[in-house]
Amino acid sequence: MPCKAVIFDLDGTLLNTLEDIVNTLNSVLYQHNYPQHSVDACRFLVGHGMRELVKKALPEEAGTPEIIDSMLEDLLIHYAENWNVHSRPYEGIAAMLDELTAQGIKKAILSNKADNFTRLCAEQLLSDWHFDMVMGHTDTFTHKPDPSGALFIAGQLGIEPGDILYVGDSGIDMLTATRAGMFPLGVLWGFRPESELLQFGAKALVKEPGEIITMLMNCPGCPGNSASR
Ligand SMILES: O=C(O)COP(=O)(O)O
Repeated sequence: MPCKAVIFDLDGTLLNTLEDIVNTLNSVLYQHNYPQHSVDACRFLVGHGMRELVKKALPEEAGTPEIIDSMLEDLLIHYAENWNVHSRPYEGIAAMLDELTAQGIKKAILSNKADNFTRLCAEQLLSDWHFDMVMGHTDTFTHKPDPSGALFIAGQLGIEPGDILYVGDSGIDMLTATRAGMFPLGVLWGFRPESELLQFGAKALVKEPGEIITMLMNCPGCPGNSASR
C-alpha cells in the first residue's frame, strides 16, 4: 500500500457536511416551488459538484440550463450563509490527521465542491492541520472522476501517483484514484454504500479513520513503520 502522501476527498470523508448541504438545497428548492429531498436521497446527489447537485435535485423537465444557473446562484448565496451550521469532521478524523502529521506523511484535499468553499472548510474546520494542498473545483480542471486534479496534486507534491493513497467515500473518488494510478481506499462512514465503493474499484475499505493509520503503519515503506526505519 502506498504511503508517501494521502489525498482526501472532503465531503463525506473528512467532514460530515450533509445536513448543511441538504438544508441549503431544500430551502432553494422550496423558494422556487420544486419538491424537496430527504437526507438519504441527498447522499446520492452530492459528490459531482454543486451545479450537478442542483441539476439532479430538480425535476427532469425543469432542468433547463437557465433554471439550473439561476438555482445555482441562489444555492451559492444560501450556502455561503449556512455552510458551517452543522458541518464538522467525523469522529476519529482529528486523531488520524494528528498521526499522519506526526509521521511526516504529506496530506492534500481534493473536492468537487467549489474551490472557495473547499478552502473555507479546510481553513475553518480543519485549521489544526497543515495540508500540503487544498483544491476544490475551479475551471482549470474537470470534475472528478477526471484524474487531472489528482495528478496535478501529485506533481505539486513531487510524489509519484503510485505512491499516493487516495481516500474517499464515493464511487467517483474510487474511479478518480484508479484513473490517476493511485491506491483507492474507500471509507464506510460517508455518504455512499460499500457496494458502490467496491463497484468502482476500492482496493480496501475502512470502517473508522484510525484504521487508515493501522494500514499505513503496516506498510513496509511507511515513514512511521519502525521496520522501515
Ligand atoms: O460535490 C460536492 O460538492 C462534494 O464533493 P466531494 O465529495 O468531492 O467533496
